[in-house]
Amino acid sequence: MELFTELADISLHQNIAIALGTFDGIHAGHQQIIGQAVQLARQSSGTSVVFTFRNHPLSIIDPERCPPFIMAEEEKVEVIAGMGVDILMSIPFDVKFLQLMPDEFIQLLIHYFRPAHVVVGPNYTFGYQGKGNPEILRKAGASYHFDVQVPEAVLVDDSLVSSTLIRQLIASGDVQQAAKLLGRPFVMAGIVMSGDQRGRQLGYPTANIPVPPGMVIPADGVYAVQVMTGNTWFNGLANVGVNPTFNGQSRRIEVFILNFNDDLYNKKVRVSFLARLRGEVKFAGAEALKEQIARDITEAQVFF
Ligand SMILES: Cc1cc2nc3c(=O)[nH]c(=O)nc-3n(C[C@H](O)[C@H](O)[C@H](O)COP(=O)(O)O)c2cc1C
Ligand SMILES: Nc1ncnc2c1ncn2[C@@H]1O[C@H](COP(=O)(O)OP(=O)(O)O)[C@@H](O)[C@H]1O
Repeated sequence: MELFTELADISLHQNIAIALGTFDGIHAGHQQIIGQAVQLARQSSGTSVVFTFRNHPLSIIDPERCPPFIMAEEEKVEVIAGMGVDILMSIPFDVKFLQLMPDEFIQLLIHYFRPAHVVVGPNYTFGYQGKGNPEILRKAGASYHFDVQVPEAVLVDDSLVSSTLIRQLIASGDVQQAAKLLGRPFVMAGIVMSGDQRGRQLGYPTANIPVPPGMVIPADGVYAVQVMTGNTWFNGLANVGVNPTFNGQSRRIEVFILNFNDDLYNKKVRVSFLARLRGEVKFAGAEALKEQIARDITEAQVFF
């Protein structure tokens, strides 16, 4: 997959099928839209393109209402590449975009991409104040010779799959349901930093990753997780919270990896959240916490 981080003219590619959207999380609905663009391009020996923004448009339009991200940019690029997309154009949404009228946005699409197919979700909006919609795109397509496909919204367990619902599920700790809507578990990645060096004394060393700013964070508590270091996935348990047993103040994300004993400081780890086991508790002391962690490990086994 070719990645562009600023607008580039690729209009000379043949039979471009382009998926448009913010695509935070690349959930089951987004997968259908992007998958359709990939399929349309393959059918015509053409080029599949995903055109998206690195920052949420609301971060410019109305920062107060800007939601936290479900997925970091690096993860997003990897997942989109894994779907067989030929070109990803992931560019900053800036004031210039904010001011584009719907027909100006369409002109931009034609100038840079000259698409044969455009695929968008049913609630896709574009242009100044989100005044553009799939119907307006369709009308433009009739004049400029591209067809517009709008796959139906995806339902999981009778709920409409949306980035908003997924953010709520993660923030409330229901990472299991979030994974169903995402089509894969929710992932957080980070570089391991040092903590209070207490974990090793408890018999449960925990690799700590910084709380990433602007990202959705699972509710405080203990989770069954999988942890990737190097190219290998390990089973483990994560604790999200402030370590009340030791009167901690700052929120941290820490993982104890099962059957593992290696130095992870300054290394990148990815934590994939499978299920929430319990909330974070203030124990009377280290012994009570250790006994509970032993029970957590037993309980987590059903999710591995
Ligand atoms: C599976 C697991 C469950 C945990 N549950 C709690 C908890 O309920 N309450 C709490 O105060 N700390 C909990 N912790 C966090 C420990 O307090 C923390 O790992 C320990 O203080 C080590 O911190 P350090 O990495 O800074 O050395 C848990 C840790 C793990 C691995
Ligand atoms: N099974 C394991 N799970 C997590 N970290 C481990 C494990 N084995 C060794 N480590 C190492 O130990 C460190 C955590 O030990 P800990 O005493 O909790 O220190 P800190 O407070 O600095 O996190 C990790 O950052 C990692 O480098």
